Amino acid sequence: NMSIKEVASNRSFGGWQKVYQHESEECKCTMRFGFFPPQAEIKKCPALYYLSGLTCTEQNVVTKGGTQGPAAKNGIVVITPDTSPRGCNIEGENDSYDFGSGAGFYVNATEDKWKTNYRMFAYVTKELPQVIRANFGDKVDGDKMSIFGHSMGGHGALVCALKEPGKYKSVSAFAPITNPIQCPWGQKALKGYLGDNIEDHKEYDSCELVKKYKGPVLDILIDQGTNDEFLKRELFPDHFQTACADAGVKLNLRLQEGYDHSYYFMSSFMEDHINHHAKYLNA
Ligand SMILES: N[C@@H](CCC(=O)N[C@@H](CS)C(=O)NCC(=O)O)C(=O)O
Repeated sequence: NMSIKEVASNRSFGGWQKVYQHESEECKCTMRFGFFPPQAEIKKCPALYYLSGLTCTEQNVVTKGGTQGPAAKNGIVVITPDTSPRGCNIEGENDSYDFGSGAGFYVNATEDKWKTNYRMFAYVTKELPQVIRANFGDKVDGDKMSIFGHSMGGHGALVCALKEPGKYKSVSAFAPITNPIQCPWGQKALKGYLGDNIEDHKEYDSCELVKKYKGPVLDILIDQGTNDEFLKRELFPDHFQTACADAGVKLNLRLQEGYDHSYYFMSSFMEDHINHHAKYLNA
């Protein structure tokens, strides 16, 4: 079932910030996503997926990310999925901010309790692009997509690009969780969704994945605020920098003086990121 329903529509920068909902096959629940086609199009636009961080829905980036202006300027459709399945009546799904609802970590869960619904990797990389293709064939060029995200979503974006070589033309991240197997957020989520085997966790760790990446050349942009309250405990951009250098993958890691982990930080550099993707999507 590829049908979608419009639940919000607001004029913005000459386009429309929309929100749609649909019944997801992968997540077995109703999922929402934001959708911003820059103009009432005369040509198909490339698509840029934005993955949000812990506790977010599609609303956080839609209202605070500042994607619309730069997306309109570059003629790019921005697609903003939710961060997890919701309302699945799984025991404990709403107990903590960093696991379950709002915290899908962009994995395909294998643990019994979660595996039926928590399939965010498949949802983001396969189902959502199919839904977009089926509903917006006239607006979106299904062959041109890129991905970026913030924190848990930065981890998600890097993992999607590294696990699916060639699917995305470019990848970038704001304050990504780069080495989840070594940080409290990541360890809790990967253990909870995937079980105890560390080898399974490595399949969703950018530092591990970049070591064995074999695909088209990647030019990764990461922005990281130096006053980010989670920098030293959860994010470890230095680990990813070392892993990229070892693997010969090009990384532009920019440390942004005094910025924190919030949307004040992301919105400040949103235009740079969208321009980065436009370079590849509009090539
Ligand atoms: N609320 C959590 C942190 C959650 C958090 O910082 N979430 C980030 C993503 S990792 C976010 O974007 N929050 C929503 C917002 O700022 O709009 C805490 O108290 O430690």
